[in-house]
Amino acid sequence: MRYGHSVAAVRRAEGALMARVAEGALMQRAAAGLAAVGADLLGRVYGARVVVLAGSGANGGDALFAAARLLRRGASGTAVLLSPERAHAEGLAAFRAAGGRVTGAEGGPAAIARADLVLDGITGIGGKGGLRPEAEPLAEAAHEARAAVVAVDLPSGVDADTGEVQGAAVRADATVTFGTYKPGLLVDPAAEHAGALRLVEIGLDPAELGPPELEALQHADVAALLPRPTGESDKYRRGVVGVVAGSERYPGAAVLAVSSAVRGGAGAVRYVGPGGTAVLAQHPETLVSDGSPRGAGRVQAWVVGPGLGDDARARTAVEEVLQAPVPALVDADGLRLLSPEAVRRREAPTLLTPHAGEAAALLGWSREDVEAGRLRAVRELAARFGATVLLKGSTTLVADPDPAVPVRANPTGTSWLATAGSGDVLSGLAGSLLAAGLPARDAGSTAAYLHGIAARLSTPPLTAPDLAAALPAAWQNVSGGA
Ligand SMILES: NC(=O)C1=CN([C@@H]2O[C@H](COP(=O)(O)OP(=O)(O)OC[C@H]3O[C@@H](n4cnc5c(N)ncnc54)[C@H](OP(=O)(O)O)[C@@H]3O)[C@@H](O)[C@H]2O)[C@@H](O)CC1
Ligand SMILES: [K+]
Repeated sequence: MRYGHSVAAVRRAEGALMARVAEGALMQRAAAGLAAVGADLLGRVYGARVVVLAGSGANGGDALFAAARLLRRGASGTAVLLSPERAHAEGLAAFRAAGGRVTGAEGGPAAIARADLVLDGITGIGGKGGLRPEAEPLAEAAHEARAAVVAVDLPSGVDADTGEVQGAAVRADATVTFGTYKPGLLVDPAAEHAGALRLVEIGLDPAELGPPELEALQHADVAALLPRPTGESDKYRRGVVGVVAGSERYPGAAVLAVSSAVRGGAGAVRYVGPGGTAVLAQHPETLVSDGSPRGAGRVQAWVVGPGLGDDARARTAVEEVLQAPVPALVDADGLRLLSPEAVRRREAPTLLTPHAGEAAALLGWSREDVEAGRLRAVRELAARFGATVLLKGSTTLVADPDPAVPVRANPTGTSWLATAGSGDVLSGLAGSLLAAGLPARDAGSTAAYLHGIAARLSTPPLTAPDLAAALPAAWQNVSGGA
C-alpha cells in the first residue's frame, strides 16, 4: 500500500523526529536520496549539466545539497535562485563550495535549455497557491527542455493536500518525495504533474504520522483482497450478482456489464432486463429474467444503471434495488434516477460510481469544479449520500461515507480506458466483487485496479469487450496465478 499523509501530519512527524536527530540530518537524508535518483536518471554523472531551481525554503535546500553531491561526482551545475537574498544559506554554501554557479530567475531559461537534469526545488509542502509569476517561465522552460525534470518532494505549484493545481505548476518526469507520499501526488490533476514517484525514507515515525488521508493499492494488496473459492464453495456461496442494465435502446450495456460480472469473482450472474437474448448469446451461463429486480430471485448484490434509460421500468428497477437489503452499486442512468433519500435510508452498503459529469449533476457543481477538486468532490458526495462513492477518472477515487477512513486512489488508470462501455465493464466487475463479499470500498478500489491492469494488458486501441476479455489475465497478473 502507498499512503498519502497530509502536510499537517508530515509537519508533526518531522517535528518529533527533528527533536531526536542532529540538525540538518533530515535534509541530508533527503538530499542523498534525491541525488541518487538524479544520478540514476543521468546514467553518467561526470560531465552532466545540472540546473537547480531553488526557492527560499527547505525544498530549495534539499535541491541545492543534492546538486552539490552530483557536482562532487563531476557534474557541472547552475542554481537559479528565485529570491537570491533569501536562498537556503547552508545549501547554497555547499553548492558553491562544490563549484556551482548561481544566477537569478532571468538567467534560468537559458541554463535550463542546456541542462541534462533539472531539480525543481521551488516549493515543497510549504508552497501556497500556484507558482508565482517569476517562477512560471522556469516551469515552462523545464517542460520544453530535453532535460529530465525531477521534482523535489512535490512538483512546485501543486497542492500537496488536495491534488488541486491553481495556475501554473512544474511538470516533472519523476518526483522524489520524502518520508511519505502526499495526497496530491496520487490525485489528478496534480498526479499528472508528478511523473514516476520515488519515496525516500527519512525516518518519520508512523505513529507520529497517524492515519493517512489517502491510500493507493499495490499488487499485493489487491491479491490479498481478491475472493478465492474454497473447498466449501458452491456457486451460491460464492455470491450471486444481479445486473439490471440495458434497454431496448442500449442492449450493449447489458452484455458488457454481464461480461465483466461473470469474470469478477461471484459464483453466478442474474440478469434482469430486456436484453436477455443478447446476454445469453454471449454468456449462456447467465440466469436471465425480464421482470423487475424484486421478482428475480435472490442475489448477494445488485448492479443497476448501465444503459438503463429513464422510462418507468428503469425507475422501478432503481427503486426496487435501493429497497433490497443487500449491497447495491448504482451507475450511469441509475445515478440520474435515484432518490438521495432512498440511498441515505439504506442499511446495506451502497456504491455510487459516477464519472465527473455525473458527479457534477449529483452535487450541483460544474464539471470543471469536480475535475479540479476531485478529492473534495468524492468526499462531499460520500458524506451527502451516506454511501461509498467511486469517482471515475485517470486517478479514480473511492471514498467511504466515514470521513475518517482514507480515500483510495487508483494508480493503474490509463487514458485508453476512456472508451465507450468501459464504465459498464467496471460496474459489472465491482458488483461481482460486492456479491463475493468484499466491503464497498474494497470492491470499488479492487475493481478499478483490475480494470486498469486489464487495459494495460490489452492491445491499444482497446474496446470495452477487449477490456472484459482481459480481466482473467489482469486477475492472474495481480495474484501471480494463485
Ligand atoms: N518534511 C520533512 O520531514 C522534511 C522536509 N524537507 C523539505 O522541506 C520542504 C518544506 O520546506 P519549507 O517548509 O521551508 O517550505 P518550502 O516548500 O520550501 O516553500 C516555502 C517557501 O516557498 C515560498 N513560496 C510559497 N508559495 C510559493 C509559490 N506559490 N510560489 C513561489 N514561492 C512560494 C515561500 O516564500 P515566501 O512566501 O516567504 O516568499 C516559502 O519560503 C519539504 O517539501 C521538503 O522538501 C526535507 O528537507 C527533509 C525533511
Ligand atoms: K518542488
